[in-house]
Amino acid sequence: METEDIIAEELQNVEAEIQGVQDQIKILLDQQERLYERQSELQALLEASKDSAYPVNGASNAEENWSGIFEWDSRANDVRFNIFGISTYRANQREIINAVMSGRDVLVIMAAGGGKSLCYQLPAILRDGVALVVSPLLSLIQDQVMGLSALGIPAHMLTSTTNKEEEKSIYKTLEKGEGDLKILYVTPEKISKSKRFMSKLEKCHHAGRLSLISIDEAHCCSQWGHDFRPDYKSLSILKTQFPNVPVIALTATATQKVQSDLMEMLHIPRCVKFVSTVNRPNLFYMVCLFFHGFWL
Ligand SMILES: Nc1ncnc2c1ncn2[C@@H]1O[C@H](COP(=O)(O)OP(=O)(O)OP(=O)(O)O)[C@@H](O)[C@H]1O
Repeated sequence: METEDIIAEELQNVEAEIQGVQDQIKILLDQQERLYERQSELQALLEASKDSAYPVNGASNAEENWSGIFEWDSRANDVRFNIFGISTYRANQREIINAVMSGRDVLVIMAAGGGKSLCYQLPAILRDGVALVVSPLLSLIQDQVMGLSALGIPAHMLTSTTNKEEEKSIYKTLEKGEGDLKILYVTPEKISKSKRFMSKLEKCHHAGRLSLISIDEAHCCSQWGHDFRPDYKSLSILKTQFPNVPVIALTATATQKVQSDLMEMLHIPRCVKFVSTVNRPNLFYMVCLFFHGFWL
């Protein structure tokens, strides 16, 4: 047999093996999602039976109650008030934070300016380790990192503008857990193009220090969305590689089709979905008639 044929044959075998592994991962991910769902049901049941709010018998259909009492409530209130300076939660924020803190994957659809950032930044502070935030725009990332740093929260970014010294220090923190880093912002290109970064992230995860993954502007995953970014496609690797790390995907706009598309792409088929109203009473349209120099 020619050398070329031998290589081609081995390549075929390796590809078949990779496919086999991917199939197994998918089966395990599905199983994990089912277990998380049952875990949340059981936690809710336990809370309910402790409070005697409703009988355990027949409560197997109990809905997930994300506005209930959770063990991190007082720590969350403390961080919200004393670090972010926010006196009360807006609609759905507390529930979203509770779902993320419970280890669930979450999809958030909330109007622009509605307060999506707090939904991942607060759990990022409460959970041990480093939270990874994927965001599409350098300017957005810079604003967020500046804002968080001003609040005294150790946030950094790894982008084309990060200098070598800082990059080295971030990699060291990811790899060895040394240094102060709670929230790390990257562009999707970092995930798709930097093997070095992915290897450091893998080490961070392996040491149990990857606390959560946040995908901002998640509609960019879907080619049915208005702002499709091909590099967002590569984010599918995150759930495959870090299956036990909760993913929170956030967007201001997503049709049903875009939602199911991004859930499939990010491998979060059983995520908890929160949709906040896009009604903003302070914004309105007015149509006026201008006639012979006068507004009517
Ligand atoms: N519960 C709250 N109470 C008061 N202000 C809040 C609350 N939550 C968030 N904010 C403030 O609302 C503003 C908008 O929040 P944020 O930037 O998170 O919105 P967003 O949903 O991410 O918007 P966009 O889609 O435009 O990125 C920020 O100034 C933030 O500090």
